[in-house]
Formats: sequence, structure tokens, C-alpha cells
Amino acid sequence: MTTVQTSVYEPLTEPKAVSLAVRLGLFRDGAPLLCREIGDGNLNLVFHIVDQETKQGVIIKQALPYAKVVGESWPLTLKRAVIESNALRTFASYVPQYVPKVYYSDESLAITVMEDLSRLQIARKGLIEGKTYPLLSQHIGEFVAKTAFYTSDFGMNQQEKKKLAQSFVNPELCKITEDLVFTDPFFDHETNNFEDELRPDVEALWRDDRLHLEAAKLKRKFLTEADVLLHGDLHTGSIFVSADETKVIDPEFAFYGPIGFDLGQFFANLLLNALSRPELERQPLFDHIDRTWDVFASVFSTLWRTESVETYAATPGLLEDVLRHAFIDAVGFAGCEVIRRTIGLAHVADLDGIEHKDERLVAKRHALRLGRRLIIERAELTGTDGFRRLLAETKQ
Ligand SMILES: Nc1ncnc2c1ncn2[C@@H]1O[C@H](COP(=O)(O)OP(=O)(O)O)[C@@H](O)[C@H]1O
Ligand SMILES: CSC[C@H]1O[C@H](OP(=O)(O)O)[C@H](O)[C@@H]1O
Repeated sequence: MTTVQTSVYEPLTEPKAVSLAVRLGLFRDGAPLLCREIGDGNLNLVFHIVDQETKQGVIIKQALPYAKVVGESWPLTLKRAVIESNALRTFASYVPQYVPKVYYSDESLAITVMEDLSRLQIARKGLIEGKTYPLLSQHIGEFVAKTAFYTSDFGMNQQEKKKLAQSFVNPELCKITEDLVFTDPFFDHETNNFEDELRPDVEALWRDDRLHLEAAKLKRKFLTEADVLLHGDLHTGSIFVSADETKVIDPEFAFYGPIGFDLGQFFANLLLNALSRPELERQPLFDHIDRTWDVFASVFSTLWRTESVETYAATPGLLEDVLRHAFIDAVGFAGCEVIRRTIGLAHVADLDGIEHKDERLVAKRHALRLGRRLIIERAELTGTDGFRRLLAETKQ
């Protein structure tokens, strides 16, 4: 992967981002440039630089040496910028239509310079506004199927796969997920963050041995299964979308992990949006879950049958076994994500944005019951209609 190493690290400011863009020749000479730092995520700086005449823009994303959401007391590797730019390039080799173009990256500055996607909207924001995005699930199903298959031992040379997996060893970012998704919300941990009124519900989760056992099994999978190259944080805030285009951003958590993980994160964030809506307005979210799984299973199966490099791929029953386990795991991972986005460190605007406190608490209690059942009963779901059923059954 070509990542340049030129300068000594310093966090950029808006004027410095403009100077860098000019130095890199990203704009014509004398272009009237306007730069704004627009990062609204938990970790990084994002500079949007636009030529005021041509309206053409670029994005410079820069990692900070700490987690922005917490501050300097939480140091974090700058290497995540290299992981992010390399993941975007790797994904682009399979599904260029679903990722921003990377123009340049610099390891020392921890920057990725990429395509400006401002013409699109972050899916979480649009879904909160009630938009439906008819192609979102078809595109995400295809994105996950192709990136998973082509980076697996079935879709690429198995020696090359080991080398690729090595280049995506991402211990510090994985540790964040191991803690914030799989551990802290299930125990009385200082990173947790929830309304006082939820304490009895949360304490019940902390005492729930059955839940602990199943969450532990899912965490173990996340820790040990180097199956496919994952995005690693595929929530609706990591997806830009419009009526006809979808682009996945922010793969700094990329690593080799269990095939069901990205699907589970995506399902969970659709469910969190469903929980934030009146019942009668939830159908588009269920439709997205159904379609994501159907497209994923269909594209993955076709690639498996037509392009597999592994002798055993033709063994009757193996593909069905892989898909079945991917689904069960995705359901369980979705349960963990639903719980952590409700009571853990990093929340979602879908739930936190519910204005009326009583309604917000109702939705959050519902989320906790749903997450628990998804984790515990994951192997009993026979298809994506199980999400609908569990959401209905966990209503108070
Ligand atoms: N390629 C892009 N084009 C336009 N805006 C972007 C682009 N990448 C990121 N952004 C903006 O910056 C925000 C934060 O980016 P993100 O990659 O999610 O950062 P973080 O890693 O801190 O979560 C996004 O929500 C979006 O508004
Ligand atoms: C301390 S990181 C918390 C949380 O933030 C990440 O999301 P994003 O970078 O998209 O804002 C990731 O989900 C982490 O778990």
C-alpha cells in the first residue's frame, strides 16, 4: 500500500489544512479556498476544503493522538489513519462504487485525503429525518458480501490472505470494541453512561449470568476469528447515502474478524432507528434488514459457487453452514451493539435525540430488552423476520 511518510506530526488547524492542500497541488493556483473542520465523530479531525469558484472540494481527515470524545487522557495510536486509508484502498479494489476515492495519505501526519462526499447525507441523519433510501440495503449487502468473500480464504490466495490479515492487525482499535461493545456495558464500569432512571434495568443486566455467558461467547468470536477483512464499525454514521448512491466511510477499526460482525453493527443501528420511531413508521427499517441479508447471502453464495479458490467450497452443506453461522453471529453482535449504544460510552442520536424524556426512557428500556433477547436467543432466529418478532415481543 502506498502511504507517504514526509513530515513530523502536528494536529492541523483550518489554515494549516489549506496550506497542506495547496502544497499537495489539490487545487489550481490562486483558488479561493474555504476550509471548515466538520468532524462530528468520536475520534478524528475532518477538514472540508472547497474552491469557492468551482465548488470542488476535498476532505482531509486527520487522526489525533487521543480519542477526541474523551480527551488527551485517552491516548490512541495514530496508526489508525494508515489502517483507514489502506482499508479504503483495499475495499476500492473490490467495490470502488461504495467507498470514497483516496487521493493521498501520509503516515507521519496521520492524514487521509479523500473524495468530498458532501453531495450525500450521513445515513443516520437522513433516517432520523424519516428518509428511506431505497438502495441503501442493496448496496450495503453487496458491499459486505464482496469485501468479505474476496478477503476470505475462499476468495483469495490463502498465503496472501495471511499477509493481508497481518497488515490489518489493529490491536488498539479492536480493544476499544472489546471494551465498549462487548464488556463495559455488561458490568458496572466507569465508561458507562445512562440516565439515573435506567439504573434498575441496567443493574438487572449486570446481574444476568445467562446474558454474561452469551456476551462472552460473542466477545470470544470477535477476539479469535480471523475470517474476513471487516470495516469494524459499520454503523449508520459511517455511511453516506442518497436515493441512488451509497459510500462507506471511516474504516479505521478495520481488522480480520468474524464475518457476521459488520452485518450485526448495521442491523443494530437500523433497529436503534426503528426504536426511535412510532410503531407504524418502522417498516422501512425492517425492509432494509431483510434486503441487506438477502442481498448479502445471494451475492456471497454466487461468488462462493463461481470463484472460490478452496477445494472444500464444493462440499455440500458448507456454504449453508457458513451463512447460518454468519447470521446467528450477526444477530448476537447486533444485540451487543444495541445495548452499548443505549448505556455505554458512545450513544446514538436516534435514541438520545428523542426529545420527550419519558418517551426516550421507554425507547431505551425497549432497546435493552431487545438487545438482551438478540444475544440470548440468536440461534433460534430462523430469518430476518425474527428481528420484527423480537422487537414486538420486547415492547412493554
Ligand atoms: N469523505 C467525506 N466527505 C464529506 N464529509 C465527510 C467525509 N468523511 C467524513 N466526513 C464528515 O466528517 C464526519 C466525521 O467523519 P468520520 O470519518 O465518521 O470521523 P470519526 O472517525 O471521527 O468518526 C462525518 O460524519 C461527515 O460529516
Ligand atoms: C472512544 S471511541 C467510541 C466509539 O466511537 C467510534 O465511532 P466513530 O468513530 O464512528 O464516532 C466507535 O464506534 C467507538 O466504539
